[in-house]
Amino acid sequence: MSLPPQPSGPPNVPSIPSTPAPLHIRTDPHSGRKYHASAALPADTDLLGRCVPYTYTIWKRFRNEVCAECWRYDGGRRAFLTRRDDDGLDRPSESAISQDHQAQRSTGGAAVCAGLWFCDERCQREWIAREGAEVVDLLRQLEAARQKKPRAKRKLDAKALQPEDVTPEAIERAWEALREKERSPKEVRRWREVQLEDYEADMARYVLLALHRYHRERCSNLCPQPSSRADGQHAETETHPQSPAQSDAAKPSDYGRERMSEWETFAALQCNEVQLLKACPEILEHQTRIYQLLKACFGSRVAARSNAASSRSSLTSAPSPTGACLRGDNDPRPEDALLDGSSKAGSSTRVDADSSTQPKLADLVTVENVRTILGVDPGNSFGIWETPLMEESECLGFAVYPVASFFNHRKPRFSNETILPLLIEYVDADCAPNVRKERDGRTLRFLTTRPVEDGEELCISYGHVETMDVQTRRQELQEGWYFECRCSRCTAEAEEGSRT
Ligand SMILES: C[S@@+](CC[C@H](N)C(=O)[O-])C[C@H]1O[C@@H](n2cnc3c(N)ncnc32)[C@H](O)[C@@H]1O
Repeated sequence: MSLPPQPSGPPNVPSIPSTPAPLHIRTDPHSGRKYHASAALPADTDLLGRCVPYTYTIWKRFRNEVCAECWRYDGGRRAFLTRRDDDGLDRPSESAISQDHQAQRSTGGAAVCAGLWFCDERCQREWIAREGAEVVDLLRQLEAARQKKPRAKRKLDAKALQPEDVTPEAIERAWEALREKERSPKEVRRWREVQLEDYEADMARYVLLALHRYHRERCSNLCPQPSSRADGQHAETETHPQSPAQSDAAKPSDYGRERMSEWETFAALQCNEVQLLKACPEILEHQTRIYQLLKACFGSRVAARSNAASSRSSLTSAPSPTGACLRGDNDPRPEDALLDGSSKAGSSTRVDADSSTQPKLADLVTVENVRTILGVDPGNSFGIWETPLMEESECLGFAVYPVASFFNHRKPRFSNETILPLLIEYVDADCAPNVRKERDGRTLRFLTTRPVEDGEELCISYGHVETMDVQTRRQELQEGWYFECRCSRCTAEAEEGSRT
C-alpha cells in the first residue's frame, strides 16, 4: 500500500528550493496530475524543499523502537529513546486529567500510554509543537480502545462484500448505513466499546493525526470551513479518482492557485478506495470500525460530555493535585474544550466565551473526511523504511506528503501512442526517473538526477520494481499501487512480448 523506498542519492545538495518552485502540474487523462519542469533545470535541483508529512503512522510493532519525531530506528534497540509521550514536560492539567479519564478503560487503573517515544526532549518538544499538545491526550484515548490481547480472529460480518460485489455504490451503501445509525446518540455511545485490532488502531492514529491537522488549520483560519453534507452525497467523480471530501477541498483545476491549504492539497489526492476494497473487501469492515470508534470518542459531543461527566466523578474521588487546583467544579472539562475546538495547542484549559463559533474537531469526524483520509493512503503514501536502505530493511510505518504525491512513476507514454515501439534500451532511458527521493528524518527531498528540459515531465520510481520483468513489474504496480503502468519501458516491453 505504501510507496517503497528509493535509493538514497548524494547528500551535498541545497536544502532550500529556488522560489517559486520550478515545477507545475499538468493533467493527463490516463495518469492524472503530474509534475513538469517550469524551466530548464540542472542536475541536483531541489524541487520541493523539505517536505513534511501531513499525517503518518508507525506500526505498533516498531512504536517503542522508533523516535516519533525523527523516526530514528536502531535495529530494534531502544536505549536511545529517553522520553515518552509528554513525560517531563510542564503541561500539568490536561495530561493528568486525561490519564485519569482513561483509567476507566484500562485494566487495573494504570494510565494508558499515547504510544510516543522520543530520542530526547528536543524531539519530544518538536513533535508536540507541531502536532499540538492535546494530541497526546487524543492518542491516549485512542490507545485505550486498542485490544489488550489479540483475540481469536474476529468473525467477519456475514454480509461482508465479496470482491465481485465491490462497486462504488455498494461501498456508499455501507457508509450510508453508518450515517443512518449515527443519528442515534445511543448508538454512537455504544461505539465507544469498540475494541480496535492493532491494524485498526494504527490506521486510526493516521486518521486522527490528519483530522487534527485539519482542525488546527481551521483554527488558524488557513482552511475553508467544510460545507454541510447533511445529504451525505459525494462529489461527482471526474475522470480521475476523487476523494470523498474533494468537493470540500480542491478540484484538479485548482492547482496552480496561489495558495491551497494543506488539507485541500491532502484531500485532493487521488482516492483509491474502490481499488483497495476490490483487492481486500474485508478492509471495509476495519474502516467502518475505525470510524465508529473515532466518532464515539472524538466526534460525538454528546458522548464526549457523558464521558467527561463520568470522568469528573472519578476525579472527585481521586483528584489529581494539579487538576484540583486549576479547576473549579463547574469549569468546563479539558476534554470538552478539546472537542469543542477551544483548546489551542494545549495552552488553555478554559472554554472561551465564543466557543460556539470556533471550529470544532468533533465537526470534522465525518464519514466523508474519514473516508478521504483512508482513501489517500493506498497509492499515495510513502513507506517509512529503515535507513540506510538495504534489501532486508524494515518498513516501520507510512506517511503522506501531499505535495510529493503528484510525482508519477516513470513517464507514461500517452501522447505518442502511434509511434512505433522504440528500442528497449532507448525507451528505458526515455522514461527513466529524472527525480530521486532522499529521506532525512521525517522530511523528504526530491532532487533532479540529471539536467531536465523546460516542460519535461518530472517523475520518480515507485520502488523496487525496476529489476523485474515487465509482467511482474506491472503486476506489482497493479497490486501495490492500483494502476497499470503505461511508461514507455513497460509499454514497449509488453508490445515486444506480445509480438514474440
Ligand atoms: C502517487 S499518484 C501520482 C499522482 C496522480 N497522477 C494524481 O493525479 O493524483 C499515483 C497514481 O498516478 C497514476 N500513475 C502514476 N504513474 C503512472 C504510470 N507510469 N502509468 C500510469 N499511471 C500512472 C496512477 O493513477 C497512480 O495510481
